[in-house]
Amino acid sequence: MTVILIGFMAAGKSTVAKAFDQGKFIDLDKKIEKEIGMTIAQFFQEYSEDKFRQIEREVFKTAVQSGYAVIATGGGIVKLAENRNCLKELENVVYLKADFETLYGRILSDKENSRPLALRSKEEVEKLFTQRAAFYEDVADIVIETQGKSPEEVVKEIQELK
Ligand SMILES: Nc1ncnc2c1ncn2[C@@H]1O[C@H](COP(=O)(O)OP(=O)(O)OP(=O)(O)O)[C@@H](O)[C@H]1O
Ligand SMILES: O=C(O)C1=C[C@@H](O)[C@@H](O)[C@H](O)C1
Ligand SMILES: [Mg+2]
Repeated sequence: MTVILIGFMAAGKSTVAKAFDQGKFIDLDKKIEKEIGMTIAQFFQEYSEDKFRQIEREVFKTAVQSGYAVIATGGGIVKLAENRNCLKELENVVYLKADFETLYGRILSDKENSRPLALRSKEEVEKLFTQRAAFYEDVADIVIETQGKSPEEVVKEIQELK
């Protein structure tokens, strides 16, 4: 079975996927950065978000067919209707949920990942969060509240689902 992690920026998708010790995982953002040879932030600047979404779509499609134990998606995977339809058809789509203040705090203190869409004002990021939250809820099979839980606790909870 493949577990697909979805959720807003800094929900912990990459962290949780890495900590999973049952089979191989793929982090779509990392895979894309390898393919494009630059960071996602640089790609947004040099090309466009739309071009990024086309690549993300293809990388996601391939990953779904490749038998990974865990797929960590990017926060914007639900932006394209094609991806939302694909997620709805899949099983074990896990929404890692947290409130906006928690996520925004994590975004600000995360110095390792560049998130071009988080460079906007806090109000704009919150607007994006509100729009996206409805999509995550809609396509998820399972919702895990991550607030107040360590990534290890979240991993344990996912493993107990099996
Ligand atoms: N359960 C948690 N509790 C506290 N901090 C966390 C938790 N999960 C992740 N973090 C921290 O939040 C930051 C973002 O985590 P991560 O990169 O895994 O998010 P993401 O969901 O993959 O985001 P993106 O959509 O941008 O790829 C990291 O600094 C990570 O250490
Ligand atoms: O929420 C988003 O739209 C994004 C989240 C990140 O995971 C990256 O995929 C990129 O920065 C876009
Ligand atoms: Mg990530």
